[in-house]
Amino acid sequence: MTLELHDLCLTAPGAAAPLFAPLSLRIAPGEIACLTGPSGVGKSSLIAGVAGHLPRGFVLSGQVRLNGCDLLTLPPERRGVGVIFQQPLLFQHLSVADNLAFGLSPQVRGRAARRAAVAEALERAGLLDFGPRDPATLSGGQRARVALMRALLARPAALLLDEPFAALDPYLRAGIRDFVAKHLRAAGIPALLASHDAQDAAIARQSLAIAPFGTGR
Ligand SMILES: Nc1ncnc2c1ncn2[C@@H]1O[C@H](COP(=O)(O)OP(=O)(O)OP(=O)(O)O)[C@@H](O)[C@H]1O
Repeated sequence: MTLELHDLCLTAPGAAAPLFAPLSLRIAPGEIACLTGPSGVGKSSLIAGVAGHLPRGFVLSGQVRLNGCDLLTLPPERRGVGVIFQQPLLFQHLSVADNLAFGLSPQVRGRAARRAAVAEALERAGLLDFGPRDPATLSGGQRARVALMRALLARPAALLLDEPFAALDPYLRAGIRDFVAKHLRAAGIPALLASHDAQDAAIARQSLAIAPFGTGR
């Protein structure tokens, strides 16, 4: 599936001008596009808006096409996009395995099949023996890997990543970046990655620097 952003424009509450000039991108299956830009340019709000959780008072215009539909006309639960944030949102009261099972698509039916899918995700994350552990006992990099696997288990049609590496130790970042790129490619889903770190663009097929409106290149 291809994710297409067409003339996306975002205006903050009460502002006369949009945050940045209209943005267009086409992301093929398995590819990552990176949006970089200075703090406050609107990266997080844009990601939230595409996912269907536009912060109150913001206006998002343009089109986001996925599978022939304009996502912006659909309620969040019908958009089929997964989101990964800077701080992996793992449920602290659930084990690592149960966190993964929570993400699992309802298309995977039957207890044995669901258990097998979770075991495979643990293995792919390099966390085979970590299923019974509490998320609080994992390192930052391990948590990031669980968060990605959980998002993929939901079988999203596209994935949005908002500063997914920012909370990680610089030494870990390169490894997790490669891990994310490898698994997104294998899953064949398009991904939009927002980051203020220009190095994140290294894993992207294309990268777009967003400039505040009026200062554009
Ligand atoms: N309620 C609000 N009213 C007016 N402006 C707002 C409101 N909430 C956020 N903004 C502004 O909207 C802009 C976009 O914020 P956003 O968090 O999306 O930027 P960002 O590019 O993700 O920044 P960062 O890299 O620092 O996370 C910012 O300039 C912010 O000040």
